[in-house]
Amino acid sequence: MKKVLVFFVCLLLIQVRVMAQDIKVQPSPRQVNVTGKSMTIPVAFRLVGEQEANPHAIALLKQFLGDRLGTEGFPLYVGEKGDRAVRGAKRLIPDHPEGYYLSITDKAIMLAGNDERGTYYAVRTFMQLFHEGHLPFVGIQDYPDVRFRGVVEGFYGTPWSHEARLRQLQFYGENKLNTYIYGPKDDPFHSSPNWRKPYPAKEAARLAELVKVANENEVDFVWAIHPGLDIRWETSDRDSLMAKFEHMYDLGVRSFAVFFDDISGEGAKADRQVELLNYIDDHFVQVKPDVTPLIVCPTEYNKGWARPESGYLATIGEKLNPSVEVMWTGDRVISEITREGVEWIREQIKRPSYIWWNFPVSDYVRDHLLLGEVYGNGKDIAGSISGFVANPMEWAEASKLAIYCVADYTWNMQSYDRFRSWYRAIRAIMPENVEAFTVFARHNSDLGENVHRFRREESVEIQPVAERFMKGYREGHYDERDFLALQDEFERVAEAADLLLIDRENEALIEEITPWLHQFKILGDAGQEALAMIKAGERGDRELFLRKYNHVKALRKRSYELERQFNQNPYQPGVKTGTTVLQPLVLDVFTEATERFNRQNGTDLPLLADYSPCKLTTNVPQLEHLPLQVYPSRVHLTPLLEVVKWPAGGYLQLELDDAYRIPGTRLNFDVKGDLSWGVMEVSADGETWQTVTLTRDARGRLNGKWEDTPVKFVRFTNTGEGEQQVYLREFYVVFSL
Ligand SMILES: OCC1=N[C@H]2[C@@H](O1)O[C@H](CO)[C@@H](O)[C@@H]2O
Repeated sequence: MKKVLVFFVCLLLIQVRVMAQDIKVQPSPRQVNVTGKSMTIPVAFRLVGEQEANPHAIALLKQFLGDRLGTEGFPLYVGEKGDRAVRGAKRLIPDHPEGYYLSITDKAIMLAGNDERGTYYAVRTFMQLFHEGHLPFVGIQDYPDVRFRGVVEGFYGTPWSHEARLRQLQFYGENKLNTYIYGPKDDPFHSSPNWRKPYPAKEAARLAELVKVANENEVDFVWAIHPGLDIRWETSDRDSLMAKFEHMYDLGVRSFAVFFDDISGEGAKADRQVELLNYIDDHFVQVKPDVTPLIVCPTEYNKGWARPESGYLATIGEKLNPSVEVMWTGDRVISEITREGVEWIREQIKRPSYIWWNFPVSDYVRDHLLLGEVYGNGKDIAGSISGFVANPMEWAEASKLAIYCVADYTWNMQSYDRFRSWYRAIRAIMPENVEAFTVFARHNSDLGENVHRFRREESVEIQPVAERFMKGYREGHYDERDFLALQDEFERVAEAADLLLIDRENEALIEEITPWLHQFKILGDAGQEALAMIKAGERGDRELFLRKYNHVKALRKRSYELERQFNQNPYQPGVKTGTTVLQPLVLDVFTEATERFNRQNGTDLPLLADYSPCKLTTNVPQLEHLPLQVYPSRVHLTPLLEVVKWPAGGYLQLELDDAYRIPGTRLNFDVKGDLSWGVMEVSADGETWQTVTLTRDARGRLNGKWEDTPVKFVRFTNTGEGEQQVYLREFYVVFSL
């Protein structure tokens, strides 16, 4: 009797009202039926189904509803298909893995999963429907397009911290991502030399905690091993790998991967890899009761590297157990995933591919942040892939922008909208500073020139204004409205930087991006001051012009020093921001305004030249677009993370802008054996060359030495018979200016 009374009292308290139904759920649900009505949130909910439902779903509900959840109040039914509590919804639950049915009416609430994870996702959606004290009357049938969705921590560089990983797992639970693959290249226990060893106690305890938190968020924690650099195809190494997997199993890991990427030599042999993988599948994965399908990242992991004559992919396709998932990065190392591409690889490996998407990873453009939209991947690829995991930046919090969008895209491709998703991601990550973070992210999304030639849009809205203004300015008649729009944008840039630098809502994110925020502030100030040079020049106000001129030069010097102070690494040191539109615009305005001033006043104020004293020429395909890092007296070649295939006759040449005394150059190919297949030469004129003797120093790097004559050209050539596979870890020329 008491229950009935309480129930009717709750019903009386509920005001049913018609409200504009703007159901905002992330990721976007498949089928939403709204009635336009809603009710005030009941003061109490009577939970039905606790005993049988997914305990993680129940725990989440309890955590969210707190003491409003109890044994009396508005009925809230929770459970999986077959559970008593949701018996009535059986036909409405989508028959798909992780699918769910959710309904809210003035009678009851139903959260019904097709499986345990579906129930958990129904709760996650339910939590997002609470809006301004109301719950909408709605029926939702939902399920994901892609089976395995999430992130592969597979980048080169500083692995994520333990705290960052815990935050990531929470974020994946909130966004219905069900996979986190642990594979940081620079973890010595994941890769060589310690992949054979168990983790020390402290690291083991941390991994166990990650597995626990992953389970609570319904995320598969996949532990990957990267043995290929030094694996020996003998029983001893096979047993070492099995023992390591058992060690990880004891820590709670139930999902496993083997990465054979970025290796050469013995470890790259397909039939050996397949033999090992099938052994693991037969004697570990298939015999354990609760281990998910094994995942492999193949050595030929993109179409650009696939060599039909090697038979590598054919071996994988024909001999690898069909239950093993095979990863794929697309047509190239860094590429958009297309329908044609996934259908091609599906033919080769005789199964859907498990996409390893190399975005927003930035380990080959480490001075850039990639905060732009997720776009370019087909919306029609779900049928040919089994998984889609994004490889992120070493900046965990900053990577969440793209990860949020990948969650939306992989859950419901057809409804994915890159702009809507990106704006929602910004709102989800920086709710207190949406405008400022939008301005910042808008101008930190392109990679700049890079070895993979992968580019992203940046500063899209202001780009046409900047182009039109510069054209007009050069021709002597720019539109004042364009001038004002650019001035306004640079002001917003400066404001955004300061607002974000004092932001306290997401301190972990601000800590990661602070160097870029300082650079962004300088950019905003420099842009405003460069534009002020134009006005001062037009008014013939020499004194003011010189003040602005000197201020811009000072800002660029500060920018240069900031580059040398933060984010130092052997690959792309420094801090780049707005490199595609805003920075070039500042340089163009400054140069044009100064040239005019010099002409009008007979002065020769120096222009800022981003000169490069060095040119790279090569016929080695993978080296063709390698950017150079230029310092006052050194020129660095951006090292490559991947194996370089160096054909016979292949050469790499650096041409300096003048002949310099070069005390010595250092050339480091991380190869087994000697370099007798190649020759290093220098020349003052590009005609007569002298061979350089290469000697290995204590750290195994090769140093070139020759008699002390001026040098303008340095080159290395494969004079051997066949292709060589090398790691180009370091190549730089030291010269005294
Ligand atoms: O297996 C796929 C793959 N392995 C490498 C490669 O892609 O390039 C990524 C971007 O540089 C790098 O982060 C990753 O470790």
